[in-house]
Amino acid sequence: MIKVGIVGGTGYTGVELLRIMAVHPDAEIVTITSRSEAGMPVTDMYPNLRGYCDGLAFTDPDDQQLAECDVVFFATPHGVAMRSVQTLLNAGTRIVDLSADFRLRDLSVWQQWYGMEHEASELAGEAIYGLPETARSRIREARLVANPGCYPTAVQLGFLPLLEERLVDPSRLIADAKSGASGGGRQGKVAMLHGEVGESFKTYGASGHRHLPEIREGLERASGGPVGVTFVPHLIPMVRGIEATLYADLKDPSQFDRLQALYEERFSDEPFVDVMPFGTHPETRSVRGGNMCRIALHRQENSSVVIVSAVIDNLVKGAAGQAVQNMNLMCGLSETAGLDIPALLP
Ligand SMILES: NC(=O)C1=CN([C@@H]2O[C@H](COP(=O)(O)OP(=O)(O)OC[C@H]3O[C@@H](n4cnc5c(N)ncnc54)[C@H](OP(=O)(O)O)[C@@H]3O)[C@@H](O)[C@H]2O)C=CC1
Ligand SMILES: CC(=O)N[C@@H](CCC(=O)OP(=O)(O)O)C(=O)O
Repeated sequence: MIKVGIVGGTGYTGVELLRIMAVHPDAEIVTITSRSEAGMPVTDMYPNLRGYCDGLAFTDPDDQQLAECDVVFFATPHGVAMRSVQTLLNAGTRIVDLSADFRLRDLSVWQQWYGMEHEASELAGEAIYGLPETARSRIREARLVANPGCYPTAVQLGFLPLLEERLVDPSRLIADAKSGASGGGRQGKVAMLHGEVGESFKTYGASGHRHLPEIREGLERASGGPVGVTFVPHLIPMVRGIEATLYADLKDPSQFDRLQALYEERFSDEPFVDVMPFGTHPETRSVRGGNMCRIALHRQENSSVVIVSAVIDNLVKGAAGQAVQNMNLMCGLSETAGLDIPALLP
């Protein structure tokens, strides 16, 4: 069994890691941290895990204890993982960081968007950006994986075939994305209260969100050149889920007819990408609790604009599920281990 540690076990992605690990056949949690709840049995906080995590209690984060794990997940705010990774790597522990500490290649861009000095800049070049659909073989060899952000996962998967095949104008991509409130984490923030989110709908970060540089870097890797992308996130009154509506202009509109086959072929071997029939409307509830990204293509009349709709569960394919997918690859396990669960519907 792979020995797993989770730093930040009381957060939304932390408990999602617990839920997935509870049914993982080849890995077990040996350490789970919380500074505020140290000493509390996990099942006192999460009764849904009674019978799965009995005997496991939160502890204060301790790098020496974490270094006894084979794999450590950081489900912590930005700026935490970077202080511990070197110690853990020295001990031979592999790391999947759910925060953004190692997602960007250009650290001056990272420092600009995250507003702090990077404290492990020497490791930024080693970290592999953990989108398995684009980097599977490198993830298998990695010691340190930067798990992608939730919006960047949906946006990159939706645009990928169009950019890889150079079929669209890369300078005018648009990503109009909506997220449920769990994307904001579990710590109390007024903007995420039910009274603020319920029965309302708004853009935020429209003049610049920190996922913009991450999305741009990922799309540039796919296209092999510069891209111009407009990304506007929205907060919608639900708990889980992201829907990204993507727009791109085909260089040659006569290519439209081959797009559905192109998408089906590109993702045919991907266990967690489902290309739905042309013209259908993927729903966030069709991926709720599961690690799947569902994608569908649309066209209005004879327009040259390709419309792509991509849905994920922000806490699963957008965070904890993708993190476990990465761990499975890093440890030579079946990529789908622990993740082969259908979504909750309705
Ligand atoms: N929510 C989402 O949909 C997604 C989140 N992410 C990223 O994953 C990470 C976790 O997010 P989420 O679960 O939502 O966050 P939460 O705010 O819900 O949880 C954060 C966790 O980190 C712990 N923590 C906070 N500060 C520290 C610290 N300095 N040292 C150690 N532990 C700390 C907290 O516990 P305690 O304070 O008790 O120690 C808590 O368990 C973030 O970086 C987030 O950006 C990525 C994709 C999607
Ligand atoms: C609805 C909501 O607030 N979503 C979060 C993004 C989700 C997330 O946590 O992504 P990172 O790991 O990159 O921080 C936000 O916009 O900040």
